[in-house]
Amino acid sequence: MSIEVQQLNKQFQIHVRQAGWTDALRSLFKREYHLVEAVKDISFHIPSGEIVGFLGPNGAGKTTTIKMLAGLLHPTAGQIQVGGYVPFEQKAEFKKMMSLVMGQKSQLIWDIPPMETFLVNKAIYEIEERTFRQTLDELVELLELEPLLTKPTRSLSLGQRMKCELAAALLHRPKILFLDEPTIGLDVHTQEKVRQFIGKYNREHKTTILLTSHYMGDVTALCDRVLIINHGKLLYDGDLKVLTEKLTPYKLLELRLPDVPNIPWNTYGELVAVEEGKVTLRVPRERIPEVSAQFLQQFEVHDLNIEDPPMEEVITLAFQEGSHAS
Ligand SMILES: Nc1ncnc2c1ncn2[C@@H]1O[C@H](COP(=O)(O)OP(=O)(O)OP(=O)(O)O)[C@@H](O)[C@H]1O
Repeated sequence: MSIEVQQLNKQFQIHVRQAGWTDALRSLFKREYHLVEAVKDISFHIPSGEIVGFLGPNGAGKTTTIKMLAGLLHPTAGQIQVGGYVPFEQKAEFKKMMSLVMGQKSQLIWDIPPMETFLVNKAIYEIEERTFRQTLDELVELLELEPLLTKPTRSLSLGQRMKCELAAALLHRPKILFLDEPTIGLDVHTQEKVRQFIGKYNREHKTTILLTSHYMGDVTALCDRVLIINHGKLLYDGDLKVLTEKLTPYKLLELRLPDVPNIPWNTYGELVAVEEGKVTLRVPRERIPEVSAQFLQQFEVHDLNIEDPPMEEVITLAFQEGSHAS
């Protein structure tokens, strides 16, 4: 089941409130509006089974786009087809084949245990008893939910709740999944678990997934392809590795030596830091083999590490307006 988006736009009209009371009174009669262009002319295609990262700074338009894809918001202009359906028509079949998980919103019912919400979803999505039991067993095992099922939702930790949210969203076996910040606020260990679960679920069920996350670890672990949006416009649609190479044409080379010699390090690359027993250099990608060979020949090297720059750096560069990312 694929996702097709063409020249999608969303504008919000916001009533401008006046500060002074005379202005406020006047605005009762003559309302003034301010137009927010949250999404501007974006187009992309996600084929069946692909998992794509959707990145952008705060207020870039990610949630607005996802809400339109899930049928919660009506686009101002443009076309969307999700699994062959037009989302805002809200057909029952459409709702049965997709799911939306928002890290900051809960679909679990607060005062009752997750199991009860799962049963509510079973009724809403008309899931057959046998299929329900099978899917539930699988999700309980994958997400280690057994001890959580009968506790009241409000007593669960954020991470435990998030795992139950994922289960609730997947019980009807959606073919398309929208995940908006599914790991937000989780500790590193739970983040990693949720991330692994999403990857496994995608591989095993060939679910098409669009994922937003502020954690670059989620994106690098799960997505080969990313969409980058800023100020409502799509800046980049493509391979994450290609983007990294384009925006950061260097790698970080870390050298561990018993004694750091006092030599002009800048002839090998841009010196980032010299610490006790350690030198870090930014070296142009094409010079990496030659520079590493020279170090290994000339010095008593204890360890030599070559890494791509941190993903945060790549993404910050990509977000910058006028970036050459597209
Ligand atoms: N219901 C609304 N009414 C008015 N403006 C809105 C509404 N929803 C979103 N916006 C505006 O649209 C723009 C895009 O917001 P959106 O929530 O889509 O960004 P985002 O990329 O998801 O950001 P974040 O990473 O902070 O969640 C912002 O300027 C926001 O203030």
